[in-house]
Amino acid sequence: MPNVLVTGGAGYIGSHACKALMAAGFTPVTYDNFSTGWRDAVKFGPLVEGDLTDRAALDRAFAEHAPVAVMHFAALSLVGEAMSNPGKYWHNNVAGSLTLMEAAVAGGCTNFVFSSTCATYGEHDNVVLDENTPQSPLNAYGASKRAIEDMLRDFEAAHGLRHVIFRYFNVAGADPDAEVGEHHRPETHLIPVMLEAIQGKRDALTIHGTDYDTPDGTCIRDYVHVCDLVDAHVLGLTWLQDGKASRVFNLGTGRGFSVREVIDASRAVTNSEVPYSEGPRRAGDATKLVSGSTRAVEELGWTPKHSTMARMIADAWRWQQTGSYTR
Ligand SMILES: NC(=O)c1ccc[n+]([C@@H]2O[C@H](COP(=O)([O-])OP(=O)(O)OC[C@H]3O[C@@H](n4cnc5c(N)ncnc54)[C@H](O)[C@@H]3O)[C@@H](O)[C@H]2O)c1
Ligand SMILES: O=c1ccn([C@@H]2O[C@H](COP(=O)(O)OP(=O)(O)O[C@H]3O[C@H](CO)[C@@H](O)[C@H](O)[C@H]3O)[C@@H](O)[C@H]2O)c(=O)[nH]1
Repeated sequence: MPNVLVTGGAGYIGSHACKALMAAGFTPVTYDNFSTGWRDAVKFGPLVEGDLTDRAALDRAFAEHAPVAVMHFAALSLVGEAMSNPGKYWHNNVAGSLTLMEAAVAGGCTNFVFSSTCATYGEHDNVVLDENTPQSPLNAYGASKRAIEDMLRDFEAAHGLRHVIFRYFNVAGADPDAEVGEHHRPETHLIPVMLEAIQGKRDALTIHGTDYDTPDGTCIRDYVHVCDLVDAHVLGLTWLQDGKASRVFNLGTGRGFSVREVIDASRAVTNSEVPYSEGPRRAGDATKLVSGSTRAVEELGWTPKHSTMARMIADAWRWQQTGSYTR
């Protein structure tokens, strides 16, 4: 089976991608430094332990595994940390991705699938966010991702590094078999934080801001199931292998949910009260981020099958109750 180098394969989304790649007939080779990932999450193919900034380790990985493509998930992605320590983000995400791209080109691997984010768009009042929306990120995390997108375009022009860029909206849910799931430490994402609060594993959820210009005052996001998201990556890989042109795709459903709506849905799915309090706004949060594009559906043939809010919460809830990583 052809190898795919999966950076960040020990993390939340990367581990689900490894499972999807295996199912699609590829061998996922995880490349990870375990800064936020988990050894227990590497289940579907070989592991190379290494850092994105370690060019020698990357060269060895390309030489040994001869991947047909790179799927690049490895990054730091905490908005709050990016605001207080931007250098860490420019170093890990941008310098690390640059080293990875240089190693890929040197290793003759010129198919590259990249995890970008709708956080690159920033704040656009009442604007539908499609792939042509100007990118004006609000924080160093989004800025680091935009910079990597720019580097990819330069590397294609100069070195033929063909790429698919996926700008994710909010990724949620877990593998329905609960073989892998979301396990961030610290956890900051709304749905797992809420489920942990229901389980009594943490204090009540704090709603970060109730004075936004939205119908119920809380932020609106577009949630997409992690299994649908990684299915799109497999389609993106096929797209590149078919020789199609480099392309950017939003990955979202086009339906926005406020924080209060997510709380209501969790109450219904878990049949439990959600302990919560109302707090101030969190720095760096945009009011509303909803995908306005159907490009991935129309061009890639992507069909999200699991991305209803009830399904995402149910799968996350199953994982919270039955799965976890310890190392
Ligand atoms: N979770 C979301 O909602 C979301 C939304 C938009 C974009 N993204 C992007 O998706 C990707 C995956 O996110 P996730 O939620 O799975 O994160 P995660 O923290 O669970 O996984 C990231 C993985 O990358 C590894 N890593 C980080 N820096 C590394 C380095 N220098 N060298 C080697 N490995 C390194 C970590 O150890 C971890 O296993 C990231 O690029 C993130 O920016 C995530
Ligand atoms: O304890 C919490 C956690 C979150 N929220 C709110 O819930 C919404 C969703 O927050 P979160 O789950 O932290 O996701 P985002 O901040 O929207 O960021 C995620 O989604 C982005 C794309 O939108 C990605 O780029 C990031 O990597 C990913 O962390 C936001 O309005 C938050 O203010 C709360 O009110 N309380």
